[in-house]
Amino acid sequence: MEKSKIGSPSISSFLPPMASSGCSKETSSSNPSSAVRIITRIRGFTNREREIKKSSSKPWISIQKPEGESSEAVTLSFGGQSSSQKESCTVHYCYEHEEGTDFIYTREIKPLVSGVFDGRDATIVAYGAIASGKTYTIQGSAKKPGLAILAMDEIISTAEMLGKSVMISLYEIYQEQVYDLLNPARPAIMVMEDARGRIQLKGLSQAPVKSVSEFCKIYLSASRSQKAVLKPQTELSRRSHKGLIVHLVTPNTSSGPSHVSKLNFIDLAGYMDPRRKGNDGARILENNLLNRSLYALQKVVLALTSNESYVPFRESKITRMVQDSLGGVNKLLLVACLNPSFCQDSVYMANLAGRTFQGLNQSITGSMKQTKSSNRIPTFCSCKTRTPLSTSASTRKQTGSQVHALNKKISGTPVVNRKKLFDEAGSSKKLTKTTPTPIVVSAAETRTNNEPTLTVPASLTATASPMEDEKFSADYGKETLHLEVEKFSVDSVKEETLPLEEVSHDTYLKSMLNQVDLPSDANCFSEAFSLIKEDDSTDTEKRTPSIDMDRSPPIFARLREISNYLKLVDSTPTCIELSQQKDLPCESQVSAEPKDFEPKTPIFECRKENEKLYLNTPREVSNTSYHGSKNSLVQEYLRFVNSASKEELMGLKGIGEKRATYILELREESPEPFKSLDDLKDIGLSAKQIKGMFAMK
Ligand SMILES: Nc1ncnc2c1ncn2[C@@H]1O[C@H](COP(=O)(O)OP(=O)(O)OP(=O)(O)O)[C@@H](O)[C@H]1O
Repeated sequence: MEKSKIGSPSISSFLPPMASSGCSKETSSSNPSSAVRIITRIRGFTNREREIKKSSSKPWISIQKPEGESSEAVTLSFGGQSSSQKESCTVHYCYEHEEGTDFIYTREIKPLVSGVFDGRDATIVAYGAIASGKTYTIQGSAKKPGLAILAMDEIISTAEMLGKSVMISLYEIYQEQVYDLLNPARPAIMVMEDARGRIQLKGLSQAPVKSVSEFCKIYLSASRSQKAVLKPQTELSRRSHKGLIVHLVTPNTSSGPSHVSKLNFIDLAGYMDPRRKGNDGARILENNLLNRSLYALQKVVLALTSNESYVPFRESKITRMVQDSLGGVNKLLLVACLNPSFCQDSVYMANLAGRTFQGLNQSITGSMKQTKSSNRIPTFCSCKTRTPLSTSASTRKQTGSQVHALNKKISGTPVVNRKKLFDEAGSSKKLTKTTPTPIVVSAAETRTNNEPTLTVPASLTATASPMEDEKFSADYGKETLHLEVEKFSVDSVKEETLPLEEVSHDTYLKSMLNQVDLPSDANCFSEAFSLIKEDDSTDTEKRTPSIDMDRSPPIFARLREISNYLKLVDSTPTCIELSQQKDLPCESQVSAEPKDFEPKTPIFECRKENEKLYLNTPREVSNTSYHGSKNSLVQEYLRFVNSASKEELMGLKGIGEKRATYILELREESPEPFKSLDDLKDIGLSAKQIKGMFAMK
């Protein structure tokens, strides 16, 4: 075994582009033949880190690469600050800091780009601890373009030769809401499923791009403008997921209809252990929402690879967004980014990558069936010394039910069509995916700026200092980009408008129960839920017995989750100040064990415009939260009724098949037919029935 150590600051990570491509690993293990590939990337040191690490340079990751050209797995071992603890994980490949993005591009992304031209979608997801190099990998730096820019260069030039066009969409997911970065003024976009089961992103703009420099301008300015999308009063921190969708459009020809292939780049928000000292309820909640996307992705991958009939795409917005691009002949590349110096969060991330890799292999060898419960659900506690996420008794119970849900074979019509990741028959054939509706390609902006080979625009490289290299989006042509953004918003970006046939809903709070330790005492909301849960004796419509509560959590589960969330919010201060720690060595961010946490009597604070309202007594808190919670419940209920599938609607109290069908018909006329509880009368529910749903003591 070839063995190398990471952690020494003496090795420069800023080699010239392609400098590393001459190394012997160029051709080894670059065989992304399977549908899912899991790699890690250990980033180089920043200038600041190099200075800090001058004296202490103890390596913390050992990499064992099997010798030979055909190596298909690499083992990473982690030694913490105390060398007594050793952990390891295995992934398809590990890129070290001297291996540049262009090298990764050649080995990993190029084949995916070819696949996109053959009609196969591909998705590249970068994840990892905070400041582990995710953005650097996907977007790049002033001197070194990231994977997305390198891919776009190839796609644009090839598309031009083949007479295809390229459109892009950029989005951000903040607290499970999707925002259009090409048009930040827009309200949150809706992720829907049409009658044919395809995902429609209602309200997400698409901009045509004809050259890589044009793409860079849009891409980088949109990255900068993402902050503007977020509303300051609701912004707990600036952590969010960012996504780029490249649509490769083949126009109608005599030989076939038009079709679109997609290449997705996703830069997930940095992982942070929710139990880190100093985290309050709001931060924990935010963390759970962010981290859950990662775990949802893992669950989706494992469900697909083991050919489960239910794939939990709805468990997070990000998996829902790329649902169409996963499974079948499509490809997925998971890039776990790791910090070069010790970082416990990076260890968790590497372990997650290792578990996913293990799960994939078990699926392939057929042994997955025997080990379903242990592998399908991510267990967040592979580290011997610490568990990254706490698990209470109730959590374990929930997890158990999820395992049950996943293992369960669904009777009746499945909501999600079964997709196979390892579709051997289809893997080599060219796809003829037809577009359901023509995509609006703007004719307003026709640029003639063709650049056959990629060079990051001169303005990016000429003035870049070493420090600027570390984050180029911050300094890149501010005024020019501002104008570009406006121009694109107005002229070049057009919205894809598609008929809404069936609106789906997300279940983004579902895993909260699994990830947060909650007080065990019941509160008034639980009673409200039990009321809703009860069978409605006045409901004359017949129930469909085949509703699977675990599989497609109906309103009961969602309301219970909200209740638990409210419990959490009630029990922790909501007025918080968060500081962003960037470029600090990760170990300095990692703090003590949970045992260091000292429970204190909470002071409840609610923001009321500019003043702070202090609520000190339990009664004050309870009264305030009661009204807010009831409102939230109602809003959540209405949102559910406005977006749930027929099957899910039939799981609601008072709604049988006829009413569910009627609701779907109403939604065809108006996307949001239910704006208040009174509107439920339109479907024949009496005032008493409606009141009964939300009665609280
Ligand atoms: N391979 C690399 N070589 C050298 N420097 C790098 C590399 N990857 C990242 N960096 C530097 O490390 C810092 C953090 O990188 P980056 O912003 O990409 O991290 P991130 O994981 O996207 O952070 P966040 O969690 O905040 O989204 C930046 O200053 C970046 O320039």
